[in-house]
Amino acid sequence: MNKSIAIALTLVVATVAVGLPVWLAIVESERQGLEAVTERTLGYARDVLRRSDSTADQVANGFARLTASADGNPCSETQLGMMRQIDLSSKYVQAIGYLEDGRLLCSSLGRDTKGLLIGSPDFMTSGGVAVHKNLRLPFAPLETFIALRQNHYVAVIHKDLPIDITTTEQDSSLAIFVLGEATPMSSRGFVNRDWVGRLGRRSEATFIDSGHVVAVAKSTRYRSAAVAAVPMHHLSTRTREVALRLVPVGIVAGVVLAIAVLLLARTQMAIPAAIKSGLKRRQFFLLYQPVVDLATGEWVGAEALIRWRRPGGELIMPDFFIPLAEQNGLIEQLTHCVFQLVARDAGTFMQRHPAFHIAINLSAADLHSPHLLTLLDGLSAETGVSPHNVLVEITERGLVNVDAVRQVLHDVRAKGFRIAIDDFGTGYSSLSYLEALEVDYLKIDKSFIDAIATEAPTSNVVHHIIGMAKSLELRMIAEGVETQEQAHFLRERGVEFAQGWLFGKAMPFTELEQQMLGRATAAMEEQQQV
Ligand SMILES: Nc1nc2c(ncn2[C@@H]2O[C@H](COP(=O)(O)O[C@H]3[C@@H](O)[C@H](n4cnc5c(=O)[nH]c(N)nc54)O[C@@H]3COP(=O)(O)O)[C@@H](O)[C@H]2O)c(=O)[nH]1
Repeated sequence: MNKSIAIALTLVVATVAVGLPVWLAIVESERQGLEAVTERTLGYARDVLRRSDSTADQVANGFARLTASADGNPCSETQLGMMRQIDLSSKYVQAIGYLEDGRLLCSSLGRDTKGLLIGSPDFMTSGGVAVHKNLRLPFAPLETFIALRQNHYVAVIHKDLPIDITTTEQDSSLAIFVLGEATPMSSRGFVNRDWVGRLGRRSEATFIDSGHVVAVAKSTRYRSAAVAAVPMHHLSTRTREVALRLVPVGIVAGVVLAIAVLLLARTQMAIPAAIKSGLKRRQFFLLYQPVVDLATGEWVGAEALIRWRRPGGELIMPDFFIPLAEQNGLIEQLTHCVFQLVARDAGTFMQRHPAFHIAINLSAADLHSPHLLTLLDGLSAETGVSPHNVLVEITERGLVNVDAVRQVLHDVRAKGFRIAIDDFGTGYSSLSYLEALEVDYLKIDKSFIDAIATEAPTSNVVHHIIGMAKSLELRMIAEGVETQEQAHFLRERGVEFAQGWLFGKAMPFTELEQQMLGRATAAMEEQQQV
């Protein structure tokens, strides 16, 4: 990738890394702000409903007590005493009395109210209670009351009593409705008469309408509903409060993320230059992992695995730098280095052990390199090693373009070198696909070996791979064998070769040589004893 494009991309990613957490913090602040205001508005509606229900309870209870103790004279001393007691003991009822022809005959307020005209009601509830919504009393000319009348009894309550609750927002609206009535019994602030209708069959509803967060709550015992509404501008106050908490967290998270992105990008951009310098300064070296004949246990070959020792002593594994070398057009130089190292490490040994092979990993780009055949020829010419003893490993990913690769593989094999398909089963190879290519070995990927004799869904795949290899008359090398059970399973099913920690980890070539010598000596001694 072009360096300036990489820098531009990195900056874009870093900007997103800062912007995204901040944006998320703002969205979350708004969500929390709305949630808090909605919850509070619903709380107001519930408070109003609770007061309204309690008032209705006290009125009903007062009427029931007076009816039960009626003695033929509705204004007897006993009845008046009862009225005063109901008045004093109930929190919400201001007065209770007895009516005849719409006029008070007597009440808990005393004799002065005798003859007071209550008038005709505004409406009747379905429970048979007559409601006067705007009653004026001569001794409190500035106040408005509600009168509730049943049979001859009447209870008076202050009009604002059900909505007399404390709210944080001075401009919030409150109302109590009798269901079916268009106008509220009592209200304060702006109230839309359609809001109650939005309850539907629900007992509570919250929504945004006419610039307000609205909550409606319906009584479960009376045919009434309370409404509370808080103007939307309180939302921004609340959102600001939450944002003040969250946005700094978002900024810190964003900056940390951006720094991480920039550091990563710097490392990624610096690595190709470091690989080039590492190649110059000979920082790359090879370890060799033995390949074992499963039938005899003999070490018949080894796979060359590259390592990178940085100047500080840090060991870097190929999983990290090979993909970066591939992306940055450096893989051919690395492969060239591998061939040189193999020649230096193993050349003499292989001349002495003509049956021993060395496997070299190739990347997809190597297959399309015009230098590949020269490299291979150079290796055998320089070391005197027969091409037959060199195995090139190609991953399935390297075979994407079959037509382009077919000729290369043909040419490599024509020179006597052998070919293995690496990590088999992890890519997209099919039987027909493999039939079209000239290869000698299939390397069964470690993931399928791990699944042997387990409950893993892939535990059966190894059977199919073995079947496929046999039908194509390919020899098999199992990768990553770690247990005797896996080795036994593979041997029983005719897999010829294996690699893995069970037999030996990747090691310097000198160590591999010594171990082979030790094994040969031990085998000879054993034979002599027989
Ligand atoms: N193009 C090139 N690719 C290369 C080269 N050298 C290595 N590689 C590729 O890098 C990948 C990782 O390799 P490495 O970290 O060396 O790991 C190898 C073994 O150490 C590991 N292994 C082997 N046996 C076991 C085991 O029993 N258990 C276990 N946990 N790991 C084990 O497997 C890796 C060998 O893989 P493979 O090549 O598929 O046989 C890896 O993909 C290498 O191919 C290079 O020079 N060029």
